Amino acid sequence: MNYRITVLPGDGVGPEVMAEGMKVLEAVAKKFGHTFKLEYELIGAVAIDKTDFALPEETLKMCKKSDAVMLAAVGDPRYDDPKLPVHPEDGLLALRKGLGLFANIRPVKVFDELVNASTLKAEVLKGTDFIFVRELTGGVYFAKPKKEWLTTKGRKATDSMTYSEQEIERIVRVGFELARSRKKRLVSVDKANVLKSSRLWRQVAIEVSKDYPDVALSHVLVDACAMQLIRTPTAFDVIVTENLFGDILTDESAQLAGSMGMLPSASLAGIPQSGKPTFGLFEPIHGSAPSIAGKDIANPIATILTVAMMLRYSLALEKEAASVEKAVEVVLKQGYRTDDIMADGNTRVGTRQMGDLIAAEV
Ligand SMILES: NC(=O)c1ccc[n+]([C@@H]2O[C@H](COP(=O)([O-])OP(=O)(O)OC[C@H]3O[C@@H](n4cnc5c(N)ncnc54)[C@H](O)[C@@H]3O)[C@@H](O)[C@H]2O)c1
Ligand SMILES: CC(C)[C@H](C(=O)O)[C@@H](O)C(=O)O
Ligand SMILES: [Mg+2]
Repeated sequence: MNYRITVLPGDGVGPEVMAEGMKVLEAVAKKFGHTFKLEYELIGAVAIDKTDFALPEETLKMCKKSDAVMLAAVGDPRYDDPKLPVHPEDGLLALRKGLGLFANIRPVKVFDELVNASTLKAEVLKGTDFIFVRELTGGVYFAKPKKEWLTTKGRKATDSMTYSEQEIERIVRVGFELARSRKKRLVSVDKANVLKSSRLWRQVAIEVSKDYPDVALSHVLVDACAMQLIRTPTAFDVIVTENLFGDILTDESAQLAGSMGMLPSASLAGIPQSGKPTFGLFEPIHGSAPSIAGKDIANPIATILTVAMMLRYSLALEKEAASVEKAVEVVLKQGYRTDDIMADGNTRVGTRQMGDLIAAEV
């Protein structure tokens, strides 16, 4: 089959890890007889440099015409100054919003081979395999108003957390559907002991649960969740939460998997259904990691696993997705590691070599 993919390498380590992701996609094309037509576009700091916009119109248009979109990372210290009118991250937020991608699926799987790569104890980590469902187009990220102003007593700024019941319902449903296809346990994370928006979140989650009597719903406060994630990560199956909580808790969870360079994600416009394509943007959860950019040391596995998620969710190519995931596992079993996940007895490889090794196993 022929597929059209928009590729957004972005900034920092983005182009390096994306090159390895595309290498692996090419191996999939060869093995399974597909054609992936790749259209490279700008986003983030590289887009601001060339066009003054973090998300040029051309990029959004191309994404809308594609079967799926791959993005590596945005962000550049040159644009960190809060006084600047535009930041690279604005491009990613505008893309998620512009494509209606409200459901961000972030699987957290600890490979047996990597239980010694984390700062946490191997016996705590072994068997960890859960999925975060992060709401992606609401909450404080898209607050209205979102502004800074001057008062007689000094400066003030606001971004308030607002959620409508419709926004909560659609993301909670994604959580229930995923839980139904797994161990049938859904944890809804909120801060209902303090926040009004969380109280509504909890009420709606309970209302939606009536449609899923086969799934056990429980509620955990976000601070307690942060603690439980590192105490007993194996207790979780599917976790659904709002945008900012999900952002924070998934970086924490990356450390369970050994590194930020290990976690993939899918940002979808609907509930994923087995065998049916759901349009999406596929992005590792990590950022542009500027301090390691250009050194051939970034871990490309998050991006390669993200390619697998794209094959599964947007192209409905399950066999192909599984072969990429298997290839990652095989190479980890052989003991090859990038810097971030090195342990005693492993063989250190660079970004490109890791990509070569995985592509060869597809
Ligand atoms: N989705 C995205 O595009 C995205 C996500 C997070 C942060 N950012 C942006 O990236 C920039 C840097 O942010 P940050 O430092 O907070 O987060 P980061 O994820 O870029 O880096 C956090 C830590 O993880 C390491 N790391 C990240 N990716 C890695 C990889 N593939 N292999 C090995 N190590 C890796 C980094 O070296 C650093 O130590 C900022 O501009 C931020 O806004 C973008
Ligand atoms: C870069 C930033 C806008 C983004 C987010 O906060 O969603 C990132 O941290 C992520 O997790 O994808
Ligand atoms: Mg983040």
